[in-house]
Amino acid sequence: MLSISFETLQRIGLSNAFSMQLAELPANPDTHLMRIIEVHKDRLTLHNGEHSCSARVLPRLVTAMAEDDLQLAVGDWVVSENNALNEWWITARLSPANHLSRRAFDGRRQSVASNIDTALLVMGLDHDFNLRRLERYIALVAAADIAPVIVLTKADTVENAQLRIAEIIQRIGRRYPVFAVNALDKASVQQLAPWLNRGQTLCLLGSSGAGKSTLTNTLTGAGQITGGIREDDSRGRHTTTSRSMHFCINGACIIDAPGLRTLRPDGDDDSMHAAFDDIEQWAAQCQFRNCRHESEPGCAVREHCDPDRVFNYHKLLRDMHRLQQTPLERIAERSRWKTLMKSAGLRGKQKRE
Ligand SMILES: Nc1nc2c(ncn2[C@@H]2O[C@H](COP(=O)(O)OP(=O)(O)OP(=O)(O)O)[C@@H](O)[C@H]2O)c(=O)[nH]1
Ligand SMILES: [Zn+2]
Repeated sequence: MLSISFETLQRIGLSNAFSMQLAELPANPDTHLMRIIEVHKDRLTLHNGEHSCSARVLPRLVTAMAEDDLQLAVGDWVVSENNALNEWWITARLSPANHLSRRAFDGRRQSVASNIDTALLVMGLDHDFNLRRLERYIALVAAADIAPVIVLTKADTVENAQLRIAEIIQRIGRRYPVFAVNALDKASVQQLAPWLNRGQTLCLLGSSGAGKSTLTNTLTGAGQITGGIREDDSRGRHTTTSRSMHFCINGACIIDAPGLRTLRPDGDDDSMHAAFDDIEQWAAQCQFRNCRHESEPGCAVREHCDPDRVFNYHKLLRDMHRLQQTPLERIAERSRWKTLMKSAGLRGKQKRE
């Protein structure tokens, strides 16, 4: 077995969930277990609980992972080797306890983060507040089996924070904790303390400008951000451009993901059922077994659920099914639609004539 200091690595999130995999790693003095704390195009930053180093991935591992449509992500535990030139090479990846990914517009999977205990869904109480987007984020984390906590930032700038919390509860129920915070204020963010225990890993998700970096700064001690590249965007604001892990005063590890412009959850029907279990439960009580909750009589979903939530649920399901198609299936569907539209146009033309 690889020699490791569990105590040291526990500080950066190692848990007993990995003991079986660790037992199988061969003992080798040049081999080390580390956690990915930053991902860049051509290199990654690793941490061993005490120090960080820059590393590259062995091409063999890149190829093997690509074959399974996988990519390394911040939060992954990896085995790395230090060679005679003092270069660090990642040779293996431990199977993650969970892995958060999304889909690109063409259906390709994109890694966000691995081994997360809690996802903080960060949303500003300003113009950023958007319930459909929040549901999208919930679907994203449900697909990876990660527990969400909703954090509404900029509570100091509005008077209706409690009303907004009530709006969320009205729409999605009380299944997830919801907090309104001033992300700039240490005392205010201590509401999140139960999720910030030593060795816990959190991932911050939310749109650009929602306050993720501000929250990270406050939780890690102002100005102590260790990684994370920040650049000015076109509006002169600072914006996070790469994913990175930071260490919190309370001992938790925080992954600050850049604002996700396009958010297509990488899920399936099961994860959608988990994210929208209220709709699924009411659906079981609809008069018709195949009720689409549109205009059918005796529809329990329409009677009990927010109509916009039901709309969003159907939209997310459609998006998800489309992203699960292979490129060929997508082309075939598009041409089927084109033919349908063309013949509908023709029929309309014939009628008019
Ligand atoms: N008053 C107040 N301002 C906040 C709060 N949270 C964030 N801000 C401000 O909102 C702006 C954007 O915050 P950031 O933390 O950079 O947002 P971000 O989510 O990290 O954005 P990206 O890095 O682009 O993904 C900054 O000017 C913050 O100071 C808050 O709770 N109260
Ligand atoms: Zn129904």
